[in-house]
Amino acid sequence: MEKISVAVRFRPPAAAAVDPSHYSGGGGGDREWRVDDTRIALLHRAAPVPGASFAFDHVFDGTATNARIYGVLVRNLIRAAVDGFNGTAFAYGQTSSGKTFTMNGSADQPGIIPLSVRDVFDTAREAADREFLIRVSYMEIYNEEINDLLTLGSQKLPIHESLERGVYVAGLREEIVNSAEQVLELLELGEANRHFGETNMNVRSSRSHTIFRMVIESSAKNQMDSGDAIRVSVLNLVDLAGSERIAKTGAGGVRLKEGKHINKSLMILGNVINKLSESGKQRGHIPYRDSKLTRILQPALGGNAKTSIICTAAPEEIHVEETRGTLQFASRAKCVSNCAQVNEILTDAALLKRQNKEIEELRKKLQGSHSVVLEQVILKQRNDMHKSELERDRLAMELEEEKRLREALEHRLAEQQKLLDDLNSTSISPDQFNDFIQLDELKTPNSKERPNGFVASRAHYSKDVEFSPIPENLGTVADEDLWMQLNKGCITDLEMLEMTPGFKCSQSITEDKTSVATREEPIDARCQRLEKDCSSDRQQLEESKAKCTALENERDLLKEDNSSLLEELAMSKQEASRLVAEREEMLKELDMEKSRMEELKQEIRLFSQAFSQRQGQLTSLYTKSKAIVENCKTSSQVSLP
Ligand SMILES: Nc1ncnc2c1ncn2[C@@H]1O[C@H](COP(=O)(O)OP(=O)(O)OP(=O)(O)O)[C@@H](O)[C@H]1O
Repeated sequence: MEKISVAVRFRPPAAAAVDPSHYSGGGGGDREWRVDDTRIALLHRAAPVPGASFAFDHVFDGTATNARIYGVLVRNLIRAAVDGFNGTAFAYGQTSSGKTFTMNGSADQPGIIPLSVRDVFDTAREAADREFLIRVSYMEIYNEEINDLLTLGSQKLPIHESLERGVYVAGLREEIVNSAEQVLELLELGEANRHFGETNMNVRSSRSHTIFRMVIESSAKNQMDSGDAIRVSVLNLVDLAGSERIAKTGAGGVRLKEGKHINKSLMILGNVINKLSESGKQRGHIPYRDSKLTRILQPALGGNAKTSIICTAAPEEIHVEETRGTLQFASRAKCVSNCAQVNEILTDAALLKRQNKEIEELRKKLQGSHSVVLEQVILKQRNDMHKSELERDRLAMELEEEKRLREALEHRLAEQQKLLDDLNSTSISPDQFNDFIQLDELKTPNSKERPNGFVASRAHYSKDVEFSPIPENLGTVADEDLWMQLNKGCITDLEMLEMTPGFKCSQSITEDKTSVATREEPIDARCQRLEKDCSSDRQQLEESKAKCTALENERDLLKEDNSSLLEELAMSKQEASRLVAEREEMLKELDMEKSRMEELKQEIRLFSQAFSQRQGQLTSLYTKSKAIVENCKTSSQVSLP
């Protein structure tokens, strides 16, 4: 969306141009307009009048030239028109405010129209890669009827509307032109046919609205680049008739009728601008169809065009109210937005070519982007899954190992605990325990198992091997019975016994160093050691348990990961198959579209044939009717006396 460009131009105060008696108050009355850069304010005896201050993008005083106005307001419009945008420039203002001077100019100061014509050709020449076809037409709306200014006698042309051409004036001559000079000649011709009339306000007052139109068609020289697209833009350069007060113009008769039509159509233009300047919801119906002017200018007013309006104003005090009206119109117009876009026309072949290209691009995109991306996603997910499976296996192995370790530790701990329990349940003194261990070592293979059946104890027995109380002939066999025989049934302390010298008790007391060490370790120390072992084992067990729990947690997490990955993979697969189905569907649709296009093309061909046949018939009918009319005319003339 882009706002309409609006500028205000004050013409120099009229002195001798018209009868000065009609400017009662002249230029130097109580009220005057002050132009200050982009602001205009009405002053009454040098004091600002409330509600009569305006601001615009561009304000020009009486010293501004047409060339400057063209440069500021119209040049870009012309360049855009050559590039394919519709463009409209028009002058609006009361009678004698300088509209025609602005649009047509004078001999020494060419106006917007001649400057535009030259610029169109210059710009087209600069676009070396394009070929141009330019057509011009020139029409006027006089008393709400359209006349062709390039064809004498071509009057009251109708307005038609079609889907392809939009609103158009049927039967309007369109001249193909090759140079600015050719256009200026045609303009001269049109000017000669235009309705002017003398009023009290203007010796050469425009009595009609004129629309000079250039249709600019262009196509790329290298057709392959643009897909055969043809750009067609319409440039309207409009010189409106000026609003007038009948009392001031002193109009009567024909002038009065003209004035009424002019005022009415300008009022409708004002209504259209008012409506367009309102925000969307309040806007409602736009009365384009209420006048031929607004109907023809519809694209320029809130439609597909770039538009510039030059509001011309008279500085004299006598025109204060009209100037205020013009400035109010300008203020509203600057709120109107248009939506201009390049107009491209595609031939059937170009349309087909472009659609094929689009289909190909779509196909590539579908095949390329979606499936490749999906495949990559699936591959990545598979890799992730594989990695997590490996990790899971590794963790499972670690867990197994840890469990095995824990079992071994538990087993060891249980054994140690048992040993401790055994030790605790034994109610003997540490010394007795030592001796018990020593005697236990002395047991022969024949000795009976008698728990706690302890008969005698003797400390340091093994150290006094030379003085064993057991006779030599008894060999290495010793038991309690024999012991009892020897001691005649007396249980005695072995410390009291007399030792027998020279006796060797060799085999049974052969010891390894370890057992000696063990035997030598006091029971307290051993207990402590065992407890210590036990507690360190317990600690290890706790650690192992904690590790096990951590590993189990990790395994659970991995399991979760794995299942979510599996879910994702399933979803991706689903998505992939959905996309594939969608793609198939689209390809089918595209094929159908193609065949529909072929059918349409065929229909167009048939229609064109029928149309040209019908046209031929109509032309011959017309020629025949014309001949009949001519014959009738001649015969009636002949029969007249
Ligand atoms: N900027 C200007 N510089 C010099 N003369 C100007 C300027 N503007 C207008 N004039 C002169 O003022 C007179 C009236 O101007 P013009 O005919 O252009 O008014 P208009 O708005 O087209 O009037 P109408 O609506 O009656 O056709 C002309 O003689 C014109 O030469």
